[in-house]
Amino acid sequence: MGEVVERMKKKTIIKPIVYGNTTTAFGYKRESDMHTHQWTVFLKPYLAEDPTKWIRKVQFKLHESYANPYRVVEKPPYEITETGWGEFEIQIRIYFIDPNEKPITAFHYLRLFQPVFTLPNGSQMVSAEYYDEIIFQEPT
Ligand SMILES: O=C(Nc1ccc(C(=O)N2CC(c3nccs3)C2)s1)[C@@H]1CCCN1
Repeated sequence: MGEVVERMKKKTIIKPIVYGNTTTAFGYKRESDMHTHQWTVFLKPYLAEDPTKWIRKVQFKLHESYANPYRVVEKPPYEITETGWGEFEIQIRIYFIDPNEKPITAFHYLRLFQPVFTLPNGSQMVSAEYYDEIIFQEPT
């Protein structure tokens, strides 16, 4: 008698996310450390939902020249604000509440100089953000 294979039905759950950075230039080179910008790198759900229901923590890996380059954020907003002078790749690692779901990593190249947006009050800012979707296959 051939074995009966119990095929698990799967439900697909899609979680839209946005990640990227905003930045503002000091307008001068800081004497103490030559930094020229303040920037914030972030990860957020695209939809208005409570991310703590499925995100356990988010780790941002900065360039090795930063103190404690591995920055962990346990509660929203999942963001890190720092200062610097240049652009480099930041790894954004998302850890899930579900212990069966392995963490995933998004890569974001910090943008300080482009694209420039002029706000209604005339001030300018640079913002670079990307939309993505995390797909979960949940057994029903
Ligand atoms: O810029 C770039 N790499 C960068 C790595 C780190 C940067 C930075 O901004 N900072 C280090 C941090 C510190 N200052 C003092 C102590 S740690 C402020 S920039 C590359 C080079 C060509 C194109 N992009």
